[in-house]
Amino acid sequence: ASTWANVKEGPPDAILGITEAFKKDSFKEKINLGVGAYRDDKGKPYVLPSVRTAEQKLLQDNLDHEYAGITGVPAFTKHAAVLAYGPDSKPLKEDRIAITQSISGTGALRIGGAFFERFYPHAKTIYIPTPSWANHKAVFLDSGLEVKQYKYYNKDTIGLDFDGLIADLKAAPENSLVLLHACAHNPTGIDPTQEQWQQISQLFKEKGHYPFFDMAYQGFASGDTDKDAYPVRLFIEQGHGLALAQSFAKNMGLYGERVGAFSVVADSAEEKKRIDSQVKILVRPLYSNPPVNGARIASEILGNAELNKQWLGEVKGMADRIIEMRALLKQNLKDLGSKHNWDHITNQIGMFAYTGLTAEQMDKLAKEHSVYATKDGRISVSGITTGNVKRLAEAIHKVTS
Ligand SMILES: Cc1ncc(COP(=O)(O)O)c(CNOCC(=O)O)c1O
Repeated sequence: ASTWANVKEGPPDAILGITEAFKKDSFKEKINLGVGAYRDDKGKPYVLPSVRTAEQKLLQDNLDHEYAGITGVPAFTKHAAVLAYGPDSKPLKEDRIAITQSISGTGALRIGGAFFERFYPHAKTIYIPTPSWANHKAVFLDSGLEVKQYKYYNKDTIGLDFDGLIADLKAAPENSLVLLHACAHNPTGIDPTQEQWQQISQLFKEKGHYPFFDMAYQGFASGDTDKDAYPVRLFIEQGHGLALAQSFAKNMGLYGERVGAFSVVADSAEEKKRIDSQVKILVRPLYSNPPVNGARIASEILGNAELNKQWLGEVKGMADRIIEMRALLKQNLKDLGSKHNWDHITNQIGMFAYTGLTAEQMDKLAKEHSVYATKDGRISVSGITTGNVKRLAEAIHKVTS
C-alpha cells in the first residue's frame, strides 16, 4: 500500500468554505462578511499610507537580507513592547519583559503554548472563552496543552455572560492558565467593561490564575492604542505576571507579512534573562528566525514620531469606519421597521459583530440573499460599505421577520 494510504481527508476550514461559496455566486451585488480582514468603503483591501511610506524609506536604506537573530529585529521588539505596555511601563523600565518576534499573532500564541507546555509549573491546561477565535483550541492542543472553556457569551442578551465567566474561573483549579482577549473579542465583538476587568483582575489574584493576553487588534478596536491595551496595563498595575501575544496584521494591515510578538512579564531582570534564553531554545528548532521585512516596516512606523502619529490616525480611521458601519446597519434595520432590538450591533466593538442570527438564518442569507458569513452568526463588519448596507439590512430584516 502507498506510504500515505492512512492519511484521511480532513474537514475544510469553516471560513474558507464561505469564501468558496461567495466566489461561486454570480450575483453582482453579493456580499462577503466572512473574511476577517479590513476592507475600505469600496470593499477593497487597504494598504495604510504610513506602511507605503515606511516601505519607500526602507528601500532607500538598501538593507541586506541577512538572518535576523532568533528573537527577530531588535528595534521591532523594543517598539512593540512600548506600544503594548506603554512608554512609562514599570516592568519595561526594570527590564523585566522577555520579548521575541513571532510569525504574527498565531505564531505568538503557539510560542506561548509551547513555552507553557515546557515550563508552566501547574496544570498544563489552558482555559479559553466560549466562543473564542476558531484557531485557539488547535494552537494549544498542538502545543501539547489540554484545553478547557470558560463561559463568555450570553446568547439571550447577546452580551457578556460576566457571572458565568466569574463562576467558571472561580471553579477552575488554583493557578490555572487562562487566555484573555485584550480587546475586540473574536468572534463576538463583546468586551468586558473596565470595571469588569478590575473584578477579573481581583479574581485572578485570589485564585493565582496566570493570564495569557491575546491582543490581535490594539488600536483597531476603539481607535486608541492605549485604550485597547487597558486590561494588559491594568493587570500589570495590579502586580500580575502575564504573557502577551501581539499581532500587527489588522492594526497595520500587515496580514501577509506575518508581524507579531510574544512577551512574558517576569518578576526580575534576572528571571527575564532566563526566560529569554529558554524562548530562544524553543524557537530555534521551530523556524530558526523570523522574516525581517514586515518587522522592519512596523519598526520604521513605531520608531519615527511623525510616521507613528500618521499611523495612529490611519488605524483610528479604520476603527471609525467600522463603528460607522455598525450604526448605519442598525439604523437601516430600524428604518425597515424591524421589531428586533439591534443594540448589540453598536454595543459590540472591533472587526466582528455577533448578530444573534441562527445557523438557518445565516444559511438563508447566503442562499436567498447572496450574503455570506459564518454559521455562528458572526459578520465581519469591515465587509459592510455605504454601498451595500441597505441591501444587507433588507436581507437581515427578511430572514428575521
Ligand atoms: C483573536 C485573534 N488572535 C489571533 C489572530 C491571529 O492573527 P495573525 O496570525 O494573522 O496575526 C486572530 C486573527 N483572526 O483572523 C480573522 C478571522 O478570525 O477571520 C484573531 O482574531
